[in-house]
Amino acid sequence: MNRIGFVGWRGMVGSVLMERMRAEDDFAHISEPVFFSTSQQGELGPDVGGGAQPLRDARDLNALAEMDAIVTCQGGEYTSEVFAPLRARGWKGYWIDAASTLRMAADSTIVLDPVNRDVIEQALAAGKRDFIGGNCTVSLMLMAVGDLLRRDLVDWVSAMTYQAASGAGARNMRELLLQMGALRDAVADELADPYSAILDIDRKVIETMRGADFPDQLFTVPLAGSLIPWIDKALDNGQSREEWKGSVESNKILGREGNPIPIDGTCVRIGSMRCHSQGLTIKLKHDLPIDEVADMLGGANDWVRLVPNERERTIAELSPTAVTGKLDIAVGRLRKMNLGPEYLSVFTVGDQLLWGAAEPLRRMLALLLTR
Ligand SMILES: NC(=O)C1=CN([C@@H]2O[C@H](COP(=O)(O)OP(=O)(O)OC[C@H]3O[C@@H](n4cnc5c(N)ncnc54)[C@H](OP(=O)(O)O)[C@@H]3O)[C@@H](O)[C@H]2O)C=CC1
Ligand SMILES: N[C@@H](CC(=O)OP(=O)(O)O)C(=O)O
Repeated sequence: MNRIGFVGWRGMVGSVLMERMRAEDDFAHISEPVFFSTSQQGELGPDVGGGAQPLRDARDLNALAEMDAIVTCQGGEYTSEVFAPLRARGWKGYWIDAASTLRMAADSTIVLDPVNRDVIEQALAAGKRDFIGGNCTVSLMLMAVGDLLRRDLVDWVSAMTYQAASGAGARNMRELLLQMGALRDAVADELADPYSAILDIDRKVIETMRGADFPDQLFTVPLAGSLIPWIDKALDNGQSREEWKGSVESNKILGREGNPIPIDGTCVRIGSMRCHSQGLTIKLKHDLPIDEVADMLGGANDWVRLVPNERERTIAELSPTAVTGKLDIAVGRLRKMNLGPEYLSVFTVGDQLLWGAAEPLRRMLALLLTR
């Protein structure tokens, strides 16, 4: 493994990947990193240690075919355009991809090594070469509670999600902030007056949100001061595609496609910037002491941070504000529900650009580089 091609490295997910690779000194293991672009070929790429080189054309199949591995965060359209023709001409390198396009393909493996290192190793031993990052919500849920599923302790999971603007892309994060600003600006005078009536403020805010000038070109509806209970396309069975991914991707990651654990819920966009949160109801196969469950969750991997089910610790530590920019997977609100001793309630928060997108790819590449 000498030549590693990077596509999509300057986008939002790609930038987080680059930051993480620099922080972990991953480029020290790559003798020839090659940077590609779909729009800036010929311009100087980033300097990751050996001096900046001109960017190569990300659609040039001859250039791509020289790579031992290609890591792409460019998006699904790019994958659809380039992957099949590249394989068709006999390219045998490793393809590591953030996009959803190839996730459910028979030959691909969804990578989340703290949860499915065994599945990844089996795939490598079988000569598989397509390693795809999972959906952000799925990866974050499995980092939090995947160990219970791996141990076959779970009958089913219901996941109610609270997903950040970043999942919709960088421009949507900006639109969320524009919306917040527009709401504040609409009532700036009233806010400056401590005696103004809250119902007048509320009326003006909702008029602004419903007004034709409200900046919602991307989300198409207000997100600031509101929420959007639909993410991705509609399926015929009433699920959104994001909700469908929760089940099929989780079971593929766990290597349980033949014996899937039912997972379903409602995926909701909320006005946080880049952390996805999830309220999980977990039906265990049998009653387990809550301390035992806590020990399993806390010991599942190096990133879970178990937050005691106490008010002050919870509001300080179990939030997008606390978790953003960190590799921590905060897990808390752990308790047995009144529904019965087999029913667990859990709340989890994770950065959807780190464990939700870039980190599983970075670790897959590192695994290949150090084999
Ligand atoms: N956003 C998310 O939460 C997640 C995204 N993904 C996957 O990753 C893919 C990429 O997502 P994301 O990183 O959000 O996409 P971005 O829109 O941030 O970046 C994608 C590409 O856009 C091009 N681009 C054009 N203008 C700019 C600019 N001003 N700054 C940076 N890049 C620019 C770059 O390609 P070029 O250099 O070739 O012009 C870049 O690689 C998604 O399509 C999805 O498949 C996966 C998991 C989560
Ligand atoms: N759909 C996710 C983000 C994402 O890119 O998902 P996927 O990689 O499955 O397309 C969200 O909106 O939060």
